[in-house]
Amino acid sequence: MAEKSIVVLISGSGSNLQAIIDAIASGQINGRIAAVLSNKEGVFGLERAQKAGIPQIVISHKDFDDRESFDAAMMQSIDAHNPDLIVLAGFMRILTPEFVRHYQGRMFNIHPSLLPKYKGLHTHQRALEAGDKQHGCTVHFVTEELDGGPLAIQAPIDILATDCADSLQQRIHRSEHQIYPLAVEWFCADRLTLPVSGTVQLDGDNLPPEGYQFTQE
Ligand SMILES: Nc1nc2c(c(=O)[nH]1)N[C@@H](CN(C=O)c1ccc(C(=O)N[C@@H](CCC(=O)O)C(=O)O)cc1)CN2
Ligand SMILES: NCC(=O)N[C@@H]1O[C@H](COP(=O)([O-])[O-])[C@@H](O)[C@H]1O
Repeated sequence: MAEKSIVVLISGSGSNLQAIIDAIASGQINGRIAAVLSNKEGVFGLERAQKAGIPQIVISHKDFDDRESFDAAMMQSIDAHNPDLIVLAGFMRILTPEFVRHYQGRMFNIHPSLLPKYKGLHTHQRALEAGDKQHGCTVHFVTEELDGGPLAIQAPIDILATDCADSLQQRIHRSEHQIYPLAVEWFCADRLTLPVSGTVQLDGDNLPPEGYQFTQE
């Protein structure tokens, strides 16, 4: 099977980008990161890309009058690489309907909660304040509805009595670095798909609404 072309969008540290870089290098993922695009200059994720020999693109949303023109500029840069898959890895801008439609069915996001709980930002604090016993992370297909797209993979973790937002974020990151490469691996192997029915399929079988439940070994 031909390797798939991937463009990764970031806004910060890029630890999920690094997990995917490492999974490609190990042979887990049959793909190639054609470019990393950041909406922010000087973020560590860009250093990670440079170290891995991956072309870097910086397009700042602050240079555009509106979301539509920012997204159009990103689409032009992204499509120059003719990607099979778009991976949002800590990309912190809400995308316009046109952008989402253009990549529908071939764009993932990693979100630091057990969706549909806690869409949006500050998820760890919200889970703690709610007194939840479990938290986690989710890989989902991106749709126009913010963090509302069909779920692909979830990894639940128990919230410990000693947890704070930072300790939760660290443990969630470890789970993210397992499920994101797994989702990309399955997509690049044509195993994880989003048919027009809107129900995520793994190996042709419908996944439940909560997606594939990943359990730590
Ligand atoms: N149309 C969609 N766009 C995006 C999705 C999506 O599912 N549909 N996922 C997000 C990722 N995300 C959470 O996982 C997220 C990112 C950013 C925001 C947000 O409120 N951004 C603000 C700016 C915040 C900042 O700059 O720090 C904004 O865009 O005004 C919420 C959720 C990516 N986009
Ligand atoms: N709502 C989007 C969101 O909060 N995404 C979160 O940003 C972090 C990026 O870390 P990274 O830059 O080290 O991959 C990740 O924890 C991801 O779940």
